[in-house]
Amino acid sequence: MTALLEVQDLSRDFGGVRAVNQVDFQVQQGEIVALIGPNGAGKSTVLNMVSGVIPPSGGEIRFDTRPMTRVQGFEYAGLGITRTFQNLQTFDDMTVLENVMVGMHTKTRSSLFACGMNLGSARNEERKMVERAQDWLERVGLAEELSSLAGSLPYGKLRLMEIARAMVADPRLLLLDEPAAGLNHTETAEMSQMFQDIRKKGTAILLVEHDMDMIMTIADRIVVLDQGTKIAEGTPREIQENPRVIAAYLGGDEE
Ligand SMILES: Nc1ncnc2c1ncn2[C@@H]1O[C@H](COP(=O)(O)OP(=O)(O)OP(=O)(O)O)[C@@H](O)[C@H]1O
Repeated sequence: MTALLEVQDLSRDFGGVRAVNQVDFQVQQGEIVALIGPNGAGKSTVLNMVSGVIPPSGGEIRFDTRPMTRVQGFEYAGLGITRTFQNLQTFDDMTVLENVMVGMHTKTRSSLFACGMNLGSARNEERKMVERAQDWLERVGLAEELSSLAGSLPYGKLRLMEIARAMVADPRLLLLDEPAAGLNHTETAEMSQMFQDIRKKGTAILLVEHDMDMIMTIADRIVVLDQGTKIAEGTPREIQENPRVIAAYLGGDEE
């Protein structure tokens, strides 16, 4: 089977420091893969390269067999890759609905001219966009808040809003950087369930996360990084029993 995402020999240097060193892994369609490792292991750097935020220093990233080297950052959502960020990227003065609709701008077909002239095609498209955003806000449990200003929402709800924004673009691969950071136990459990529902609908997920309960519950496979290098890969059970992982991470002071 051809992998949806194929990462091969991926490296990234910052000045003289090698943050990611020749990392290989794949994500299959509809699979949840977790990237774990101690602080500074290179997890966010990998996610930033896979989402086109920063270019690799070496190696290759292929999405649906297509090399991503020359793809521009703004083209990713249109190709089927969306993401959320470790630090929330929300517009506080816009409503929750408007924040989610920002995630759809790459999917609209109407020209700027048609939108400006308020032509039928653009109005129709706008209506569909609103419906789609409302639908995702309902799915993440924010139906009551869609007219609220994002700035008035508590942290846990803003995280859900970001996921709705990433999902309205109908991605084939959803990238998540520490989605459970700052959430309480109940919120984390609800979010885990939501990711499983998203996966069931065929969207693959690659996530960086420190919450081991979440990882062990939802991940099909786990890739472990330590000091920029992949030290293990396997099912949650295999990773839990891997002595190298236990030494580097699970048995350390991290969790
Ligand atoms: N923009 C940057 N400039 C310089 N060094 C960077 C930059 N981004 C990351 N690094 C360095 O690269 C290494 C990997 O960082 P990265 O943030 O990818 O790790 P991480 O595994 O995501 O850590 P954490 O779990 O703490 O978020 C670290 O040594 C970090 O200091």
